[in-house]
Amino acid sequence: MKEIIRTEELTKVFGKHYAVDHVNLSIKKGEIYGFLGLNGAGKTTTIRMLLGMISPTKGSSFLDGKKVSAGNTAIWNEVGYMVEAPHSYPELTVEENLEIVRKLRGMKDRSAVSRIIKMLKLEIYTHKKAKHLSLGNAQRLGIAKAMIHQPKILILDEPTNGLDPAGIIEIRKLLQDLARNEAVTILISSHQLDEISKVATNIGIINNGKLVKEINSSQLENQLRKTLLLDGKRKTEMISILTQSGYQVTTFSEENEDVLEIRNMDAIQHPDKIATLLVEAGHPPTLLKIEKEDLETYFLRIINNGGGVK
Ligand SMILES: Nc1ncnc2c1ncn2[C@@H]1O[C@H](COP(=O)(O)OP(=O)(O)OP(=O)(O)O)[C@@H](O)[C@H]1O
Repeated sequence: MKEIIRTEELTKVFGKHYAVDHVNLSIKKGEIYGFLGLNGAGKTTTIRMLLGMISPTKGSSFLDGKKVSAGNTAIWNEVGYMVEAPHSYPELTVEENLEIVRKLRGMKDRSAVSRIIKMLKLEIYTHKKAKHLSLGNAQRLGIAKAMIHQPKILILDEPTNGLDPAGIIEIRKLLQDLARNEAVTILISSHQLDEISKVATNIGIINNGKLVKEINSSQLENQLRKTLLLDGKRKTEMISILTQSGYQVTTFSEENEDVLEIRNMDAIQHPDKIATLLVEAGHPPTLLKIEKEDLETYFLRIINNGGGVK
């Protein structure tokens, strides 16, 4: 599949601080790339460089094979973007704001405005001034402005900020439809893995300016750590029986109560073996459950490990 977004050793240093540190991205046609990081991780700075809004200290970016640089305007008809808060003219209506973008983009087709209003479900706000829009609808207007010219590349910085759950689902469907049916390549930044994992085909995690992990979202499930939690009346005896059988047991505090935890794959795949072992030794478990790490815990673990999955 053709590579549409590429960065090579992309780096931005502010003073002595590496906001973006030698980042290599390779995003293929029709992918939805979730660019994930905590506040200050370097997402917006990367996106600004990708869009040629600021120049890199080192490295370069390419959009559809063309190098991004201040003088290279050839690519802009192919790219739609929304970076940080969507700014619109507050005194102008939704329609007027979009009409300005249409003209600035030199688009002749006047129906583009009504088409995008419909697509983003902004019809009832057509004549409403931008300053009177809710945060979520202002965000929709921002996305509409980014997409009015039907770009082949869409770069959105935290596009679901301020949207309610129904709005988030709508935007998710819209992005999926664009990627699947129109082969639009989408880069979308976020700080929420659970949300991004629902829409992205690929995920890159950035921390302290470094790309610490890249994962295909279908592999994500397998990366989540599973543990077997156990409880019983005589924990010390249980630990000794399990340890003698080769299991590594640790104590784990859950809701102020200590429970036992086993991470061995054998125990996770066959919890019945553990139950039998303990019952036969006269210490039946009162709790035996497999717990799967949630996405946010996984995200924080990756960040704290600097990318290596342990
Ligand atoms: N113009 C600037 N001058 C100095 N430091 C900057 C500048 N822009 C960004 N930074 C710093 O670079 C780092 C990365 O910031 P960036 O805005 O890219 O992070 P982010 O991942 O987009 O975070 P957020 O989710 O909060 O928007 C931060 O430490 C930030 O303070």
